[in-house]
Amino acid sequence: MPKTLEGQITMEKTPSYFVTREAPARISAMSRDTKLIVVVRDPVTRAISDYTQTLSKKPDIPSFESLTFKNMTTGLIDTSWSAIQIGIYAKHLDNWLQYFPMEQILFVSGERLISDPAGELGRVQDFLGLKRIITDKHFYFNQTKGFPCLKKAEGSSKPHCLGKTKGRTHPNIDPEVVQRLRDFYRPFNMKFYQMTGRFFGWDD
Ligand SMILES: Nc1ncnc2c1ncn2[C@@H]1O[C@H](COP(=O)(O)OS(=O)(=O)O)[C@@H](OP(=O)(O)O)[C@H]1O
Repeated sequence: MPKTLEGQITMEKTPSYFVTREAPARISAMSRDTKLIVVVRDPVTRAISDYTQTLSKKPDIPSFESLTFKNMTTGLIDTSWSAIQIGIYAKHLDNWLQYFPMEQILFVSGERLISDPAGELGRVQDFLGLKRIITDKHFYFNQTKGFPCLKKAEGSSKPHCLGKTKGRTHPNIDPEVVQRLRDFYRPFNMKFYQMTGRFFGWDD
C-alpha cells in the first residue's frame, strides 16, 4: 500500500480478502488502524450469482443443484463449494474479529445499495469520517438495467451505469434446493445479524 498523506485516504478493493484466512493477520500487521468495508447480500442469491458468473465463463459446468449437495439423496450440503462457503459470513467475520474490533468494520447491504444507494453510501461516508457529499441527487434509477446509475460520472457530464457483467440473468433454481439453502444459512445469518447489530432481512 502506498504511504498516505494527511487528508488522504488510500483504498484497496479485493473481494477475496473477506474469506481468506490469512488476510486479517497480514492487514493488521501492515496497519492496525485500517478500516474495512464489506458488501454483503443474501447468501443464497450470492451463491446463485457466483454460479452464474462461473457459468458465463465455463458453460459446461454441472448444474447449481448438483454442485450444492455432497449427497443428493441425503441432502447434505457441500460447504466446501466456494459459492456456498463464502456466504457463511458469521464464520468469516469471526476470523476478522481476532484482529480488528467491530468498530473498524462496516458492512454494506448489497440489496440497499440497489434500492437506496445514497443511504448506503451515507453510512460509508460517515464511517470514513467524510462529509456527506454523495446524496440522492447524484443517482437515478435505470429501470431497464435494474440498478441505480450516477447522473454524472467523475470528470464527465455524462451518466454512468454499471457495466454489462452486472445484473446477469440468473438461471431458475429448483425451489426445493433454494429452500434447503435458506434453511442452511438461517442460523449463520442470525449470528451475523447479532454480531454486526444490523438486521439485513434475508430471512423474512
Ligand atoms: N454497485 C452495485 N450495487 C449492487 N450490486 C452490485 C453492484 N456492483 C456489482 N453488483 C452485483 O454483484 C454481483 C457480482 O458482481 P461483481 O462485480 O463482483 O462481479 S462481476 O463483475 O459481475 O463478475 C453481481 O450480481 P448479479 O448481477 O445479481 O449476479 C452484480 O450485479
